[in-house]
Amino acid sequence: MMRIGQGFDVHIFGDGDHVMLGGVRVPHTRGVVAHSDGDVVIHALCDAIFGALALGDIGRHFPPSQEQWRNANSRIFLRHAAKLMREQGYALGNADVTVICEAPKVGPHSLAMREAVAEELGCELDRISIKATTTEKLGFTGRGEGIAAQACVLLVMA
Ligand SMILES: Nc1ccn([C@@H]2O[C@H](COP(=O)(O)O)[C@@H](O)[C@H]2O)c(=O)n1
Ligand SMILES: C[C@@]1(CO)OP(=O)(O)OP(=O)(O)OC[C@H]1O
Repeated sequence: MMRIGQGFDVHIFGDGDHVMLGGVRVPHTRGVVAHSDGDVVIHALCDAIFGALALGDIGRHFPPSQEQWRNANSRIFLRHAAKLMREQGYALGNADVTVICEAPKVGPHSLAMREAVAEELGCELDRISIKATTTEKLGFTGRGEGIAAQACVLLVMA
């Protein structure tokens, strides 16, 4: 049997000099406002995996009300989602992520992000796709107010 899931996450830009994306520190003129490190790629991926397993969402597993997740490295969240996936008898078939922002440019960092995500999910690199688009200067991402990511995953019986 297979399971499909999708996830979406947004964070507002704030003060800072980098954003975390797919577990990678990407230099930028802004940071993001978040309880954790605000990694929209990983948060969207976690929600896709939790969704595929019908296990709720990232806020249920890592409540923003809990101090222990303040400034947390989001790789911890993905590692946990991968553990639950394995415990339910699944492995990652493939994942496809789209980052939505005018800047920073994601392309130069996508390989490093794919490597980090594949490591946490315990799968081959070619099962992970991370790509990006602008919104042609339209909407909140177009105005540079924030950054978004959407993710789809297919889980297969291990
Ligand atoms: N943050 C981004 C946005 C886009 N890219 C790359 O540029 C290509 C063109 O983007 P459009 O929104 O104009 O279609 C896109 O296909 C990506 O390859 C990027 O790296 N980072
Ligand atoms: C990741 C968590 C951790 O408390 O907080 P944030 O970093 O604010 O990120 P969000 O995407 O709003 O998900 C909710 C929380 O689980």
